[in-house]
Amino acid sequence: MASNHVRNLNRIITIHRIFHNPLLNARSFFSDASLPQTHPSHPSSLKDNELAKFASIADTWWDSEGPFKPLHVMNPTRLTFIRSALCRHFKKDPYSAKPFEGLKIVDVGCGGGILSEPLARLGATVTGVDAVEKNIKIAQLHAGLDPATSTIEFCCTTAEKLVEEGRKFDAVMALEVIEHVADPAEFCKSLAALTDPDGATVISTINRSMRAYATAIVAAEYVLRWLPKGTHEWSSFLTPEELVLILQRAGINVEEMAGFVYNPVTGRWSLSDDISVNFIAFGTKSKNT
Ligand SMILES: C[S@@+](CC[C@H](N)C(=O)[O-])C[C@H]1O[C@@H](n2cnc3c(N)ncnc32)[C@H](O)[C@@H]1O
Ligand SMILES: [Mg+2]
Repeated sequence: MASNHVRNLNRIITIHRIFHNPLLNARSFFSDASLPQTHPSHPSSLKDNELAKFASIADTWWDSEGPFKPLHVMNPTRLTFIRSALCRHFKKDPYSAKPFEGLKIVDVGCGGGILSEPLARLGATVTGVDAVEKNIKIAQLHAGLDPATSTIEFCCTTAEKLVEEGRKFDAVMALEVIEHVADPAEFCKSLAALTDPDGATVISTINRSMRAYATAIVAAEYVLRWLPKGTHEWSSFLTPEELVLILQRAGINVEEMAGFVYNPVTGRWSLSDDISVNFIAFGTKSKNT
């Protein structure tokens, strides 16, 4: 575990070296053409065609065999990473029943609340936001079934609107969302603005690698049919290096990163050093922002 942490930190340090190497112009490495363009006059994170995809399958959020099965199956692994990273950062006991007690967490792009609910069960005061109204209705309905989750504040809104409202959180989560937004760099700025100066930001997404094309798109959408065809566009994925850089520019330093790998024999996901397909990053606010 500790050696994994050191390896992950070494990888981050390598990434930082790449971007701070004067021989490598970060702009050419991370070319503007590789990311959706910014709209400075109206920096909305919304991408209508992406929202339409989620709206069309909103009633299947809690069908554990439906299109969101991969998120349900991945959830315990994501929570293992989040639990250990947040407990370390906020000096909480990871072995207590409610380690997140006292923490205010926002789950941006919460969908039906697959992540919001366990965060609340771990003791956090959770706000879940999503741009799709139907998702929020499903999330409210489902969370309302259990007193431990019925206190979650669900709201149909965006990260940028929460920023306008002056909201701040100890931890900001955006899992499997950044590949669906209009402008990842602007989105990260909003996530950073929502993060308390002593807080943490956690983002998971899919790497823009050939392996991800083969597994997350061809296998998951066309062969195994886990996800509806067209769920993901390869060109919207970010590499870990790009994510680290846009977070850095937004004032968040990535301190830890891990991959999620799928074992087809057991049907389970686990944490790994392999960030070539699915990966998660934990960052904290830069002290000079
Ligand atoms: C793949 S789902 C992830 C759901 C949840 N975060 C999870 O991992 O279990 C992506 C979600 O992001 C939402 N979404 C997409 N763009 C958004 C935006 N700009 N602002 C807020 N939510 C957005 C979609 O409606 C969808 O519910
Ligand atoms: Mg996705």
